[in-house]
Amino acid sequence: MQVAKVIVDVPSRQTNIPFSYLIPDNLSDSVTVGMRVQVPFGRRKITGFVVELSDHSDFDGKLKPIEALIDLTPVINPELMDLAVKMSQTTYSFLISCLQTMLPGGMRTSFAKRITAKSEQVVKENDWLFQGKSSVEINPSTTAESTTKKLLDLNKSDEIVVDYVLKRNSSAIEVLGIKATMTPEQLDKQRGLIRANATSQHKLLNVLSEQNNAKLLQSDLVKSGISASAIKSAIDKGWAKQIKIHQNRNPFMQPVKQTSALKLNVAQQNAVDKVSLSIDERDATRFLLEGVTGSGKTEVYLQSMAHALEQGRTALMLVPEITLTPQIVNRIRSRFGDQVAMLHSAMSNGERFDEWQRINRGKAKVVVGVRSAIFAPIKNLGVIIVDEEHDSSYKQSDNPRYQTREVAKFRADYNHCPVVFGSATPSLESRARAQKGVYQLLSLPKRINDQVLPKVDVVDMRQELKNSGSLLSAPLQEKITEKLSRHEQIILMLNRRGYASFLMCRDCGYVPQCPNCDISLTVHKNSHSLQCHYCGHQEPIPTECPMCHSKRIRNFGYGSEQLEEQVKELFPDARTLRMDVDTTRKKGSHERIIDAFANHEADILLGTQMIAKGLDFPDVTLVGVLNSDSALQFPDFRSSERTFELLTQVAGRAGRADKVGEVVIQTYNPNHYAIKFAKTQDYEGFYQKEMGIRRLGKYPPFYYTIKITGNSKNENTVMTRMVALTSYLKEHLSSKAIVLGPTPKMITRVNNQYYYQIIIKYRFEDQLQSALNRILNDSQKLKDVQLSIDNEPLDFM
Ligand SMILES: Nc1ncnc2c1ncn2[C@@H]1O[C@H](COP(=O)(O)OP(=O)(O)OP(=O)(O)O)[C@@H](O)[C@H]1O
Ligand SMILES: [Zn+2]
Ligand SMILES: [Zn+2]
Repeated sequence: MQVAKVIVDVPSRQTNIPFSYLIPDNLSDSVTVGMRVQVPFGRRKITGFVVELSDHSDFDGKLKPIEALIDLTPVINPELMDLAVKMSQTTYSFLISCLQTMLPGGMRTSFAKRITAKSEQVVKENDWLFQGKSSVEINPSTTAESTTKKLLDLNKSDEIVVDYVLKRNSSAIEVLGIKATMTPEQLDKQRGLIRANATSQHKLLNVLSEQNNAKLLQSDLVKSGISASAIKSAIDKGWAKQIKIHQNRNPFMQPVKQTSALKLNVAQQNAVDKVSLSIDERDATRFLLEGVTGSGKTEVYLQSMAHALEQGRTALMLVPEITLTPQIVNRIRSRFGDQVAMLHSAMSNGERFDEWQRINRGKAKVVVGVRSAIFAPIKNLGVIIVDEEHDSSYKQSDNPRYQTREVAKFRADYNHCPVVFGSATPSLESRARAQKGVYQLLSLPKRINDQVLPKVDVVDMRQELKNSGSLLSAPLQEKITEKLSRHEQIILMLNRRGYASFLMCRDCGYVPQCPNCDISLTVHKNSHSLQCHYCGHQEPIPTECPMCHSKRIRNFGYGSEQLEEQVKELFPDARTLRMDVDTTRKKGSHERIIDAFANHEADILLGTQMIAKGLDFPDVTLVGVLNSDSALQFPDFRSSERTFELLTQVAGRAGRADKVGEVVIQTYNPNHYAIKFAKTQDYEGFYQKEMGIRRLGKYPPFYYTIKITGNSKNENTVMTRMVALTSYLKEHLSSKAIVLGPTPKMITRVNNQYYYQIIIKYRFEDQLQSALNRILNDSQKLKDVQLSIDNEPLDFM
């Protein structure tokens, strides 16, 4: 008897264990661990992952057989299978969620496969399948076993290529185009029928007759100076017809120039040598590369990765969400060319899927991507790089709540390769490990060519406010004027964390609230509405106050849009570019803004956090931060760290090449230590001070932490339950563990659900994991309160 143990796609506690299914005889040597199958479950048919093969089952009843094989080769390799199991334990999430997380988006839902024959011969020999065509689509859940068997054989003997077909919307990019419907002669006759000065139409006629059989991209035509209305009239007049063109997806916007390795300075060389040695010796060493902004960390990554490739191994590099991808990715591609695969949040499902397949087939030697790229099925890793390792996007906020840095360590151990965590402002957790010798510290203390760090001025806005009331303080305005006169560039950043523009009545102080949540509504100018960012509630912007009927109900707070308006008023001759969520919604707009600024199409780039990190513009000599402390008042033990980190990173954008940079930080808290250390860009000083505070408060990295969140429609239910959980935990954990709560969450009610939390701080608790698992099991049975557990949460809010 051949049995497959399957984790079915039903996320629940009861189904978080493998179920046994019989493998039909003719598939017996084809089913492998890591393939997806379709199985009967109750009265339904569902999918699942094969996690184990066995020759017997502990199940007494009659086993049901697997109904269909979804994959012909495993989609989860043995390394990722081990990782999924480990991850589900450490993040308290279901194994099925972990397995699903590892696959690229589109693949979770689509099953259709495209089978392409590798030669004419194969087509001829397998007429039952191809029927004369070179490529056919099949649906595995309705494919007979015998067919699957034949396909498996063809695949094994390398006669076919199997692709997954994604749903229409994500599969290929479809763009508008036209194709001539008249012959060149007929088109020539049309010339006489149009006005001589209709240049666009004449041009189009030329193109149509010259490229009579071609599919012409509408966007190309427009670029060559043919108007959209000319294209429309061509269709109306019957010269051409509208068609849809499938474009090959290309995740890289532009071709890049090849670059070669730079000559390293001493500190860089030392870092590359240490990492290379560790690659050669197959040590899973963890390095912390602490290098000030502009010290050339990226070059260290590139040469370490190059070393891994020279040794016949591969490299994986992670970068934070969208913010710094385009520039860095281009630097990597210009070094490694087509060997690079990219997994990026701005790519469509289809694009990410294509790249995933390339990686899975071993076609890519270097993978660059954001958080989820840590699950890329790349084999034989020689080095893993985690750039800007302090970045909060490395922690996933939904289930499974994994920390990418920890997953990276797992993969490093599995592959016997080093990990390099790099940052100008390392997380306290990583820096403390380096201090203890758990990580090996590599430092780049100076900027390239000994360029000085920018000079930082702190402007006390409490004084400024009395003077003018403008967003831009007098000293900042002066500096902007000076830099503009010298044709140098300027970056202005607005810290959006905890900052949104809301409506307030100037007479009675009324602020419109969400009816479903305990939060004020945010003003969205574009759609003329008030919106709740938690539940999506929308309503029109009122013209008078519903409480006191005053007409003086106005915007409070400001966004980058208002900032841009003010800048334009103050500096009417300056050209500005704005980068924030509103201007980067369209695909590729992020790159376009960055390119435009790099090409000096603007003098001032202004925007939110997006512009703070990783960008490298040589001519920027002034950075201004408008509201540096808006994150400081957050009731979050990491708010000082976040503020220091953001200010240091954004300051680091100034003066990176041969010109000295200047920075102006506007603040209402000029005496706060996070601001003071940011002024001198003194990471080590900040680290010492902050560690003292964390030690006193028993916070990470001195303590590990767990956050348990419960929610229910009924506030009493969740409160009572959380009180009971607190006592349970206190009983089952050692007296050294600290159990805090339950407390209502900062925003207690969201979408009419009430949220309460418990925080556990601990150092060594061997009963913790089992206690938490018991809590989860019980709650699934009781069904009154929804529980979730966050291991090492980013905040306690
Ligand atoms: N050895 C070198 N010789 C000459 N130029 C170099 C060298 N190393 C790096 N550079 C250049 O110095 C600039 C800054 O380097 P890079 O962007 O890698 O710094 P970084 O430490 O990653 O910065 P940040 O953390 O601020 O993003 C880049 O333009 C890079 O091309
Ligand atoms: Zn009012
Ligand atoms: Zn709401």
